[in-house]
Amino acid sequence: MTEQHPDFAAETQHLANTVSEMKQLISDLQEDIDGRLHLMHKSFSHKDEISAAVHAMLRSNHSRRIYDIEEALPDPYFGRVDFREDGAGEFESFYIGRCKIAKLQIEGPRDILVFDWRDPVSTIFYECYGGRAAYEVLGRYRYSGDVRLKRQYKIDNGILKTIVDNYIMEQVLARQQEAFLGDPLLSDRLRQGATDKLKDIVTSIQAEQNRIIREPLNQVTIIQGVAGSGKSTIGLHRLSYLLYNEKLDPQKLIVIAPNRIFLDYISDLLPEIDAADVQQTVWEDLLFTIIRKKFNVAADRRLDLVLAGEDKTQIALLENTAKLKGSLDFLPIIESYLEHKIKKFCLKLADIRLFNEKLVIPSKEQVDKFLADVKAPYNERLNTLTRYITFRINNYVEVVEARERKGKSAGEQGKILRQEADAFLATHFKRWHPLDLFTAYREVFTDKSAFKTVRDRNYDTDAIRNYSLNILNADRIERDDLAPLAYLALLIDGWNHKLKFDHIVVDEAQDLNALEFAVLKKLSANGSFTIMGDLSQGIHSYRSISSWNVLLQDVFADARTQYREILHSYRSAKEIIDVFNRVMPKGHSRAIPVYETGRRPTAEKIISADQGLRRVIEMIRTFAGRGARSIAIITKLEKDAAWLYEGLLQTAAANPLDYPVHLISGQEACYRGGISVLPVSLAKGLEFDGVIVWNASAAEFTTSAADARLLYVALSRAMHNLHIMYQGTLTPLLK
Ligand SMILES: Nc1ncnc2c1ncn2[C@@H]1O[C@H](COP(=O)(O)OP(=O)(O)OP(=O)(O)O)[C@@H](O)[C@H]1O
Repeated sequence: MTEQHPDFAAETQHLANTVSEMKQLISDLQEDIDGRLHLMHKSFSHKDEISAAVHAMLRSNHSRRIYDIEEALPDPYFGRVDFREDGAGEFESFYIGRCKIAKLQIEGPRDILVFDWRDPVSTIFYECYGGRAAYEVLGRYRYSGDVRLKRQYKIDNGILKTIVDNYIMEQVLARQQEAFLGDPLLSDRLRQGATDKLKDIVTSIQAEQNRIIREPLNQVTIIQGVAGSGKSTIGLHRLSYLLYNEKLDPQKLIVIAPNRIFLDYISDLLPEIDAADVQQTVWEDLLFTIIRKKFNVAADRRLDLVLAGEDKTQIALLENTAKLKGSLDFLPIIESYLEHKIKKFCLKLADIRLFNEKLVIPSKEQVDKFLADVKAPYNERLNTLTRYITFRINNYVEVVEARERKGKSAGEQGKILRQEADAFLATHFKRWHPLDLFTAYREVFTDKSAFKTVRDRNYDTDAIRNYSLNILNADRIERDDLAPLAYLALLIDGWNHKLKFDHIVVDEAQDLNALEFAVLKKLSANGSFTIMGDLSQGIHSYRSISSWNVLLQDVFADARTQYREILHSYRSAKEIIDVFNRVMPKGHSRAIPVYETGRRPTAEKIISADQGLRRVIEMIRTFAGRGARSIAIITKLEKDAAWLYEGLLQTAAANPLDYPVHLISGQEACYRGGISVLPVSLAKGLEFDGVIVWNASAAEFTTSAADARLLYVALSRAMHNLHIMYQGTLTPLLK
């Protein structure tokens, strides 16, 4: 595995040759750049702008290549695979790295020194089973063959440190799914401590992940993956893959993340994998951009209320409201409201009779004009009709004026008509108010008849309408109102037409609802999505999807879809996975571990809040002593996190901790690492070297599905260290 590897000397030589060829390449490229400067000037002087532009473009491409090669010099590749295509005579070695390094003139595969991890051929490195592998080019051409060797390297500053041959272990994996992956470099990496931000995994992408990264562009790819299976990581690598292979504009790719801390958490990864310019946003910001307006979104205290479980009637109402506003059932309500509006407007249209009835615009003609473009938004139709009537009137007057100018008719008639026309135009449209989005949305709830569309669906529509009007009358909206508002905005004003995306990645997708996906679908230029989530982590289940079938069979029923599952969990050590598998909601697949630490999670009863606070501080020190750099203390509710944070600051005052403690309350825009105190709802997507669960008591975590999901999320944030505290008795979920 180290210097003793029989090929170590040969590989060291290969590395030296590669580095020297790379340096030669840099100098060839530099020479070409210099040469082209001269050619460029020459082309200009011959007024040959096209040639000049070609030279300029090549100069800039070369500069970019030099930059990439220089970046790759310390660590040009991380893998090699020896492959013989079926029917071909010899095995060929393909070296795989972070970027392609090819000679200036490519005449054959040997002129490619290193293949980019996103190149089609790299699939044989990531996916080879039992000595066989295959890869596809352009989704059409398939090449299969034998694999003799899969080798991984650790190269540091241009020096070969480690060689690991692991294709035999891949064969083991193929036969025995539950076995540890047996990839020593992967296990080494996973045992290392958490960094502050999510990292790239190009050196250790696993076969199941590779397949997802390389799914075709024009389809809806839905990934159900257990906690820590690499969904967020894969989604972002997929963007990098698509940018590289499909040559997309990064501005047309977007990642929708659950909250701003999470965006900050993934922010380092995108530049690392050449996807820095991809757009990233949270749901709320995206919606405000679509509708080009901002509203006051009321703080969402519902999760706390639902979890506290005290006011059952109120909870039922909230759940009912969220259910209706999150389902496709709400679309006909909005459409029905607008139909009423349109009908009412059309009924008001009367014949326009001007100039002694010489110009008549019948109401029917106006109605036809207004209804002509069924797809146009309401306010746009209003504008079209206004322009039409104005044109007809002005045109009539202008014809008369022109005749007068040409002497064909005499007198002041044109002037008189102009006065009548101006007076009419100045007042007539005053009653035609364009619809204001917020007012219209409020009116949806006052329009009782619009709700007839769901009368057979068991919603208490009167209660939902009253509840919503109370919020809207205070000039506020709730998160669940965003998608319906966006849909109404589409019907009233239309959306910003520039907002059409070539690919949309949705992370933590289990937290969105059907209506939110229906809105997203309208933002897609080509039905191209990667949707990643874990139904076991659906802690907002009262308002989000409960099954991927909602997407597969309803929202995206007319699209090409691909559903995939990942069961391996790469984040947490086996000992921790064994614990969170116990609270996995019934019927959901259990996570399969890929490495172990030999350190079992601990549970501890605390007898008072003060003693609990002291023990938290001791455990932080214990974890830090084991090398943990990021530690989270996770509570069930937001208010408990705030209380715990204050308590910790006071308790630690006498004997300060070595690291600063941060409270994560959902308002902050960046994730600072270190010690974080936070509620489960904000821990989603994040990971920590060590997790302390504050109070996993039977009273806090009942056997309800909602509590099980919450505990599952909390426990699965831990990579290597887990300590569970509880008051009274431990939750039966963990017994
Ligand atoms: N192939 C891999 N090689 C190395 N590390 C990996 C690999 N796959 C995933 N990981 C690591 O596993 C951890 C979990 O990944 P990630 O956060 O993307 O998972 P997730 O499925 O989105 O998790 P969750 O749903 O629980 O938030 C990260 O630290 C990531 O770097």
